[in-house]
Amino acid sequence: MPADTAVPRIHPAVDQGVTAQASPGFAGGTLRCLCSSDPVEVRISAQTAHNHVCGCTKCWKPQGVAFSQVAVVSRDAVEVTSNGHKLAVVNRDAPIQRHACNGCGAHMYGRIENTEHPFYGLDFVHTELSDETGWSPPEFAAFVSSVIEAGVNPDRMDAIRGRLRELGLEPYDALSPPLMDAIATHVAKKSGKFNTLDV
Ligand SMILES: N[C@@H](CCC(=O)N[C@@H](CS)C(=O)NCC(=O)O)C(=O)O
Ligand SMILES: [Zn+2]
Ligand SMILES: [Zn+2]
Repeated sequence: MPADTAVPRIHPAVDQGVTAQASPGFAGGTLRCLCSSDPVEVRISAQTAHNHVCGCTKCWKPQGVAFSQVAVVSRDAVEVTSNGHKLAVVNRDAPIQRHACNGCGAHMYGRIENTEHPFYGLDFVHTELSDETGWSPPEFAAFVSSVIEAGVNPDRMDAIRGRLRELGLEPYDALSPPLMDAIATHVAKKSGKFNTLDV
């Protein structure tokens, strides 16, 4: 258990500062799972968007940290290129179907199959599984309160939110406002209430 004053570990990709920068014209790379032999490989043929750290218990994360790093990319840009036979869906009932390697446990991509879902068409990927540099860097922190569900002492939350702010990753307990607005817009359009209330 870290001392209350210890700097919280967020994720290896950001713990030394968010130094990664998106390369102009970056057109993707290959994600490789952690197996030392016969790794699963997934080719991503586009830049990612909305990269963030996520504190929820569902997203795949390295050992010993409470946040994952996860971004989205068009599902058309995601192709399993090696050892796809090792992939299995973690939970078929979840909105995001996370295809995980049955050797090392890494989640290679998360796919939304429900065509009614606000984020249908986007896959969720962990670009730290790629050797390439130039991916979009994380921009905010999502589902921060959820780290308590994973076992973090609630007394650490001030330090965790403070550290996230120091790193430039504004903490939210759901998604960021633009993404929450996109979800609500989708819902309002479906219900017919979109832009009917002047305030
Ligand atoms: N408090 C919950 C939150 C889970 C959650 O809602 N995760 C978000 C962010 S990844 C989500 O969209 N989940 C959909 C899914 O897991 O399929 C937990 O930590 O398990
Ligand atoms: Zn693996
Ligand atoms: Zn998550």
